[in-house]
Amino acid sequence: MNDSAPLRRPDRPAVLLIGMPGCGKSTVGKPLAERLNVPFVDPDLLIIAGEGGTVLGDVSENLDREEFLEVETRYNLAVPSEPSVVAPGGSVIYCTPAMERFRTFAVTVWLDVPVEALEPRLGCLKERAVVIAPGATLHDLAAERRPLLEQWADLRIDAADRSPEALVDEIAGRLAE
Ligand SMILES: Nc1ncnc2c1ncn2[C@@H]1O[C@H](COP(=O)(O)OP(=O)(O)O)[C@@H](O)[C@H]1O
Ligand SMILES: O=C(O)C1=C[C@@H](OP(=O)(O)O)[C@@H](O)[C@H](O)C1
Ligand SMILES: [Mg+2]
Repeated sequence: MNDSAPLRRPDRPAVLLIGMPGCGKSTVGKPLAERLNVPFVDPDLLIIAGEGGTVLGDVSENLDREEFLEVETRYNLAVPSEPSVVAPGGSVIYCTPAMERFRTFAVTVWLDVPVEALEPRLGCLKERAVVIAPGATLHDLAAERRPLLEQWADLRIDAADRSPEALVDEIAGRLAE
C-alpha cells in the first residue's frame, strides 16, 4: 500500500472495492457510484446471470475452490476498463490476473471491518459462496486475507461502526484530494 501517491489519476477512472465478505462492498458501492456519477458493477451478479442460479452458492456448489476462482477470474477480467465503481466478491483478491488488470485502471479501496462486526452481518457463508477452507473460522480467513488486502489496496478505510453514507463521504473525499 502506498499512502503518499495521489489516488485520483486520469488513467485510473474506476474504483475497485475489496474486503472481507460482509464488509459492505456491494452496499457502499452503489451509492458511491451514484455520488461519482459512474456505473456500478457487481461482478457477482454477472456470474449468477451468466452461469445460472439465484444465489452465488448455486454456481459454486458443483465447483471446487480452484474452479470457482477460475469463474470469478473470468468474469472480473471482463469488467470494462471504464469509469465505474466495481464491487466484486471478497475472494477476488485470490484472482491474480484479474487484480493485475484492475490495477491498470482502478483505484483499489479496502473496506476494513473487524471480524466481530462481520459475524452478525453474514448469513449463510455457503449461500454467499465464501471461499473458505472446511473448518476454518472467519478469524482464520481474516488472518489469511489481510496480507493480500494490504498488497492490493491503494487505500484502506477503517469501516467499523460507520454508516454506508459516511463511508461514501469519506471515499469520495479521499478520491478528490
Ligand atoms: N456500513 C455498514 N453498516 C452496517 N451494516 C452494513 C454496512 N455495510 C453493509 N452492511 C450490511 O452488511 C451486510 C453485508 O453487506 P454487503 O454489502 O453484502 O457486503 P459485501 O458485498 O462486502 O459482502 C448487508 O446486510 C448490509 O446491509
Ligand atoms: O469472500 C469470499 O470468499 C466471497 C464473498 C462473496 O461476495 P461478497 O464479498 O460480496 O460477500 C462471494 O460472492 C464471493 O464470490 C466469495
Ligand atoms: Mg458483495
